[in-house]
Amino acid sequence: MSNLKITPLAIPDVLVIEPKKFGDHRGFFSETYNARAFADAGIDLRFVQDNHSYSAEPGTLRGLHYQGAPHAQDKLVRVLRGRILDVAVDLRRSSPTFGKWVSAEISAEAWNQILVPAGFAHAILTLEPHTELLYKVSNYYAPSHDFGIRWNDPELAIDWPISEDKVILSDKDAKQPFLKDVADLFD
Ligand SMILES: Cc1cn([C@H]2C[C@H](O)[C@@H](COP(=O)(O)OP(=O)(O)O[C@H]3O[C@H](C)C(=O)[C@H](O)[C@H]3O)O2)c(=O)[nH]c1=O
Repeated sequence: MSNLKITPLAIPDVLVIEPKKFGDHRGFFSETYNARAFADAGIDLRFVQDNHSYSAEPGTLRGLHYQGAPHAQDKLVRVLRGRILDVAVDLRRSSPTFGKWVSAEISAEAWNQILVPAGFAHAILTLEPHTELLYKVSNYYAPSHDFGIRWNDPELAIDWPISEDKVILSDKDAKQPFLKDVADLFD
């Protein structure tokens, strides 16, 4: 009996994972990652780096980011505190869903995680103050291959629940290219 509940999204390579939480009078315990349990569930990945980000204000948007081959990263994202809308965009040229996106709400309360495979661009929008992410990646940070696409690219038409005048972006993310300007980069 697996302690993992796995739900594929509309692009089925993107998965929402809910590890079991063992509650008692003291609080709770949960195995938030177990390589064998994940492999038994078909998620056989080797993660090499943990990342942790903190965003003070709701409406903070980080992304759309991806690392180009051969440094592409699978990402296993969970929220230690707060709530996010997590968005993944299929950048696999050969995929029938190239340029399509899926999203899921990931939160400490829901105790869920999202697996965004290599080949996808990834972004998060915080929905509460003081939101903290902890996520595993399957390839090391490679600044020379750290690329992005504009969060509000009209070709992607991501249904963000925030307006351009309210979103909080890094200078880098405010100037990311549009998909049409980088599409030939993808294999
Ligand atoms: C990603 C990364 C960044 N950095 C350094 C580079 C910058 O000096 C600083 C902040 O980086 P950045 O503004 O890219 O951080 P985020 O905007 O949170 O980007 C992340 O957020 C979205 C949601 C993602 O999917 C990626 O994991 C990642 O791109 O950390 C590192 O030293 N190592 C790393 O692995």
